[in-house]
Amino acid sequence: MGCSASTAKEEDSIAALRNSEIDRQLAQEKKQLEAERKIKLLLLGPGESGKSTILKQMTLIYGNGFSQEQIEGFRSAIQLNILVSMASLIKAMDNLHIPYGFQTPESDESALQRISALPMPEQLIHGSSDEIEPLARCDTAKSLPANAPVVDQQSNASKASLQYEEGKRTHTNDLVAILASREYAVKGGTMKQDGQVAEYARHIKTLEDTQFGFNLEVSMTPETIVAVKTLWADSGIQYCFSRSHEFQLIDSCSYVMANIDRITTSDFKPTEDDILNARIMTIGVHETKFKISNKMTLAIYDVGGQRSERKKWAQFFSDTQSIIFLIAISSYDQVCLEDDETNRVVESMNLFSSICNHPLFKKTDLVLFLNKIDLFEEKIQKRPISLYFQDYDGPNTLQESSKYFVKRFMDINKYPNDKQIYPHLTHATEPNRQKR
Ligand SMILES: Nc1nc2c(ncn2[C@@H]2O[C@H](COP(=O)(O)OP(=O)(O)OP(=O)(O)O)[C@@H](O)[C@H]2O)c(=O)[nH]1
Ligand SMILES: [Mg+2]
Repeated sequence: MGCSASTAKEEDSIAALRNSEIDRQLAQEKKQLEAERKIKLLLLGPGESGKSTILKQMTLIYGNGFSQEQIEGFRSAIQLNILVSMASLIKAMDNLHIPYGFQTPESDESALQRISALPMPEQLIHGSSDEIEPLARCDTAKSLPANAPVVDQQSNASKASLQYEEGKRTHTNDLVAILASREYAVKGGTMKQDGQVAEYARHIKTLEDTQFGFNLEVSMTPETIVAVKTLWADSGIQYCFSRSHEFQLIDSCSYVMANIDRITTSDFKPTEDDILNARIMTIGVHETKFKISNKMTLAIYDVGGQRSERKKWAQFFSDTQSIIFLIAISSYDQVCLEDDETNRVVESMNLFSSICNHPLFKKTDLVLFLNKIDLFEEKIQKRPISLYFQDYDGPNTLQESSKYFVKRFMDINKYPNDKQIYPHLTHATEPNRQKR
């Protein structure tokens, strides 16, 4: 009995072993099958490069659209974008020293005339403001070339500051900025300036909680909407907006301001354009699946691009078949949100290098989207890329300027024999671009 009982036990355990082996094999086969059927695509790139916008485009074109909950999220986000944009502009008015109602002079002569009619503020006489030097040479400023360095060629200290750092703008004699700053000194900042516009700015400031930001339900009143519209129409705010590359302002600002009446109605339903332009910073990594065929699923991973979010990326690196790396090519004249210092395109190049040359991706081809080409085209007319990247000496055309950046990114690839980079110039907010 004892003997037969032990045999039965042995048989049981052998059968159990066999079963678990079969289970293991089945699980492995299933995993393999799933892996074959699932194409994994990572959307990588720094913050605000347009990763989530590309995903939205794909959802509109290839997916089943957005859920009611998602649409509700976009609705709140785009309304919030109005308040956040205006709050950034108001803050920048004080940081850049621009008074409300500032009238941009028509010429350098008229700027100089207006400057000389103003009292010289104390701090400009005794302080260390950057304005002293160009003002001291006001009479000669007119004859200087547009991008002539402000620094005095004779002084050693000034010579040191001539040292070129890629991505840092070379100084220019900006008489308009000087004039604004002098008029600001006379009129006082947001908290002091007289008039309805400054009062509206103070109203917006009271709505923003320093810790929690804006509460839409409390903030979006008829009075607030009038305040934002009046501020946006102000010539000082418009001048400030023209200098938005000097501070942090979301790219959807002009879109939401242009559509403010529609966006703030009580029964507002976001359109496709609204959804593409709504700015929501991504936190974490989000998977979205698209069924390509009965046998194939495309799983797209949209990551948060801010520096603090990048630590979450590596766990998604294995089994990656494809990567789209995005950069905002229009951000060549802007600094990072994270440190207010590093040029955004320089940051993008460093990040691209760490992905492109990552040991896991040694043989993984990359698609490179040089995004926001619409904004890039506008900007290069006003601020040539050579102001920030001095080795560029080509014409200020879209074709040549973008070619320069394409080459800079292509040159980062350390394994050109093992992998390809496929660059594309993109405009992710362009409606239904890929449907055409
Ligand atoms: N004008 C213009 N705006 C764009 C373009 N692509 C994206 N945007 C806008 O840029 C902002 C940032 O885009 P997102 O898609 O949120 O950027 P992201 O890379 O996902 O940013 P993180 O989530 O912070 O990593 C949004 O307001 C978009 O509407 C473009 O090609 N042109
Ligand atoms: Mg995102």
